[in-house]
Amino acid sequence: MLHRRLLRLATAAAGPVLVCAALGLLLSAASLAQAIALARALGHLFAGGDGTDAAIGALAWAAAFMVVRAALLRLDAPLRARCGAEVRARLRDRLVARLGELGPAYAAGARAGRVQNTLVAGVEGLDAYYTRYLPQLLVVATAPAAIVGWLATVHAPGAAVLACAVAIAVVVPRFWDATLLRRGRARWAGMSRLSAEYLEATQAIPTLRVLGAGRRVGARLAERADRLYRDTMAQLRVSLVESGISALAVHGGTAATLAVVAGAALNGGLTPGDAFLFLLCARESFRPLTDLSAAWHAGYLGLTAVDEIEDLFAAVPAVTDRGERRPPPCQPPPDVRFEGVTFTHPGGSAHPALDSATLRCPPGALIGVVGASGAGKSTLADLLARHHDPDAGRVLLAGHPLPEYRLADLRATVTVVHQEPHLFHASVADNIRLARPDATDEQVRRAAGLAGADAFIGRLPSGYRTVLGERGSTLSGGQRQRIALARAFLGTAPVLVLDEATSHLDRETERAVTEALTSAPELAWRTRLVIAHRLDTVRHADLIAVLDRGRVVESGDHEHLMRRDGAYRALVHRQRGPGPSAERADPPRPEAHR
Ligand SMILES: Nc1ncnc2c1ncn2[C@@H]1O[C@H](COP(=O)(O)OP(=O)(O)OP(=O)(O)O)[C@@H](O)[C@H]1O
Repeated sequence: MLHRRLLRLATAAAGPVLVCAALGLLLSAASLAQAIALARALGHLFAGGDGTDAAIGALAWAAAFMVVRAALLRLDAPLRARCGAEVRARLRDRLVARLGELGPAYAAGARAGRVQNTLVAGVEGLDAYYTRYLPQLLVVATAPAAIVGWLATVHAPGAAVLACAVAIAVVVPRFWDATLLRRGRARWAGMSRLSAEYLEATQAIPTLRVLGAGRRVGARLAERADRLYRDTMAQLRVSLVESGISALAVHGGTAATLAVVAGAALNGGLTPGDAFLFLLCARESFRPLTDLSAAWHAGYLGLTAVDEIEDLFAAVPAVTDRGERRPPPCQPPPDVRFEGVTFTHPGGSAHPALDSATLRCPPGALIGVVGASGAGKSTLADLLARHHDPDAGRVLLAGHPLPEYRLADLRATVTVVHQEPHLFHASVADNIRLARPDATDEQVRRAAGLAGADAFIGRLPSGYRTVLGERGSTLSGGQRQRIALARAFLGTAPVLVLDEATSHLDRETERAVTEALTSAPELAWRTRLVIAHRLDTVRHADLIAVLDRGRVVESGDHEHLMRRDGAYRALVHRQRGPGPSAERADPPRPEAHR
């Protein structure tokens, strides 16, 4: 139960642990004082004669300690609850900060349900470990030894028997710990797996329905839930054996101590008062152990969750944050360069996602990136946001390699809008204000207007105050993309990357967004990298780069590339069909984009 990682984490909760331990010790001291006063009262009553007054005095003391103990007990639950809340908040802060450090590279490999289970149930379990088990362990380490030591000054043989009984009650149940822990870990792993699968199935209900796979997935979940039930029962059986042995040691130890003490009292080696002292204090020396046993069961969930928490802390972030360079100035906006960049996603295919890719985005230019699916376009965006570092080559911002900047500064400089943006269960306005919480209503409207979102937001039940469903589930794909674009347009990052960010928009809206990108004063000054499948989206870019299997195979503006019989022209023909009619169908070129 004294896990290295849990003890290291205890530094985050040292205050609450010590407060709970101090309360536990005070409770033990009050119980012991009450027991001693009661034993003295019984001793005086047993002695009879003029001991009655002394017995009344001792009873008064016992009553006083009882009141103190009751007051401490009254304090116990709220204090532990408050300490527990503090422990949970501190641990979750640390875990969430850790998840932030690990970034999207970790999230891509982890199952959301498992992480959620660790953050919710795991932390709940650790709360009991820190506010009940560890403090009680400190009480067990001090109180029984102190009581037995003191009793040894009264009657050494009786104290020796009591010491043996306490040792047995502490040590013997520990033989079951390993088994219990093994079963607990199996149960926790099952619970995490089940959480992950339930979360996935809940999110996939529409897909499961249309594919008629609901029953099959439901049966698999039921089978997993049944296995979890069986694991829980197996664990409970071992746990009951362990509790039984603890109880046996406590009661057997008390009986053995009393037998020795009663024998001594009958032989005249011990006064009745001292015999009562043993009777009541033996109980008090075992009380911390029985409390520890109860705390063990409460805190043990945390112990079984510790593996996943440990995994989280042991995971190595995909990138380090050691840069110290000042962020690049916004005006003029920084240029971006990819120099011979090679990168293979961890666990991805053997072929690198980017293979000696070289590309320059001059300050304030609009660069289009096109290529077939899987060509490596999004990987460019990932590397520019520094979710990963290249295996070879460099990505430079304003002439300096990205690792020279602090991650926070880099992320304030480069904004990426993804194809499937994440919207929060919050109002439309709050979603748009994510990167710039102090933006005025007017600025929010303007950004939404540039993203082609103002009109549809106006038709929502409460306009900009409409609260969205989780992950924007109450909006269409195109509406979600428009809100994400508005969010990025409202921000002030001088480098803007749109990674298929307009793919769900109808052509007309997409054209309006493209035009805003080239002509709106809020956007046209920035260095813009637009990744697109639809070639119309990037047709007016200052430079278009064509990616093919991780390599930049061609670059130039639209006219230049169309004059060559290369990859770009092949893409154009594949997308629209050959012939001059396709060319005529293109929109007039906006004047301001240059
Ligand atoms: N997280 C990942 N783990 C492993 N491999 C990945 C990961 N992300 C991308 N890849 C691989 O890297 C290669 C390039 O992917 P990338 O997403 O950059 O292509 P893309 O050009 O953006 O494709 P699309 O147009 O379909 O979005 C692909 O072979 C893909 O399988």
